[in-house]
Amino acid sequence: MEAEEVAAKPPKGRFCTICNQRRAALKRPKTLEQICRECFYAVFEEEIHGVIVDNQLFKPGERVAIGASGGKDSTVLAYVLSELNRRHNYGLDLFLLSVDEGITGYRDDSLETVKRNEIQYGLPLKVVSYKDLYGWTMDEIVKLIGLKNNCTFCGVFRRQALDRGATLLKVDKLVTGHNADDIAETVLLNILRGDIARLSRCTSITTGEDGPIPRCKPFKYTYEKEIVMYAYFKRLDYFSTECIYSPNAYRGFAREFIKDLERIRPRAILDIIKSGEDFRISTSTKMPEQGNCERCGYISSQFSVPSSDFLLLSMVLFA
Ligand SMILES: Nc1ncnc2c1ncn2[C@@H]1O[C@H](COP(=O)(O)OP(=O)(O)OP(=O)(O)O)[C@@H](O)[C@H]1O
Repeated sequence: MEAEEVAAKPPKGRFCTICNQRRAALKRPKTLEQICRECFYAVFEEEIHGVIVDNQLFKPGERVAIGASGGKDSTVLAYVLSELNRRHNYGLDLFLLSVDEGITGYRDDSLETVKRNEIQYGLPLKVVSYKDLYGWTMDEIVKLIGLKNNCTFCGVFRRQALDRGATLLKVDKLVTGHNADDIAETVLLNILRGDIARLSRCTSITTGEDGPIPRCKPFKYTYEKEIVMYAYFKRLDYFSTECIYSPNAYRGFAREFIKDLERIRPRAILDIIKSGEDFRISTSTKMPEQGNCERCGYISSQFSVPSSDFLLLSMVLFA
C-alpha cells in the first residue's frame, strides 16, 4: 500500500473537526473525519495508549522486545511505543529484535533499515538468524526444495526464532506490529478453513501467557491505512518491499475482500474483529491440544521444532 494512496486530502478550506482551529489536512481512514495532521497524530497515538492501558499490556520495569522487520508496522510500533513510554512513564526497557531469515534482496535490505532505526530511536538491536539457529537460510531451502508452502514454514520458524531471541534478550514480553487488518484477515481465514481452535485464539491481544514469553499486539485496533499515513507524514524510515517468496494467494484474496468491505464501510474491520472475539466454543467441542516438541520441548501444535537437517526433512515431507 503506497502512502500517497491513503493520504486522501479533504476539500480545501475545511477546518479540522477535532480542534476546529487548523485546516483539515486529511480524511481519517477509520472514521472518515476531516482533521489536521496534529490532531491525527494525537488521536492515533492516544488510541494506542488507551489500548495498552485498558488491556494492561505492560507493567513498570518490564523489558520489552519489539519484533522489528523494518516494515511499516513494526517501524511505527517502535517509534510510537518509545514516544508513549516517555510521555506516559510506562517505565519500560525497550529493545528491537529482528529475525534474519536469510532472504537475499529482501531481509538483508530491511535489516539495514532496522539498523538505522536502532540509531534513530536509540533502541538496542538484537538480530537472530535462521542460519545460526537452524543451519539453513530460506534462500538455501528454496534452492533445494523450490517454492512450496514457504510462508507457512517460514512463519513457524520465525515464531520460534523470535522466542529464542527474546530469551537471549531476557525480556518479559514481545510485541509485534500485527494490525487490525491483519487480525480481521486471520479471523476470516480461520472461518473459511473451519479452524475453530485458531479462531478462538487469533483475536487475543496477548497470547502465550502460559509459555516462556507472552506476545502482545498493541496495534490490534489500528488500521493499516492509518499506520501508512502516520509513517508517511512523520517521514519515518521504513522498508516497503514484499518478500520475494511471499505470494500467499488465499491470504491475498482475504486481504482484498477486507479492503473492499472497508471501502463500503470502514468499520467493517472492527466488526470482523468483534465477531471473532464474540465467538463462543461449546465446552463439549473437542479441541486439538497444543503439545511440546519431543526433541526440545518447545510448544508446538503441528510441527516438531526445526533444527538443521530435521528442518529440511520437515519441509520436504510437508511440501
Ligand atoms: N523478520 C522479522 N523480525 C522481527 N519481527 C518480525 C519479522 N517479521 C515479522 N515480524 C513481526 O511480525 C509482525 C507481523 O509480520 P508480517 O509479516 O505480517 O509483516 P508486515 O505486516 O509487513 O509488518 P511490518 O510492516 O512490520 O513488516 C511485524 O510487524 C513484526 O513485528
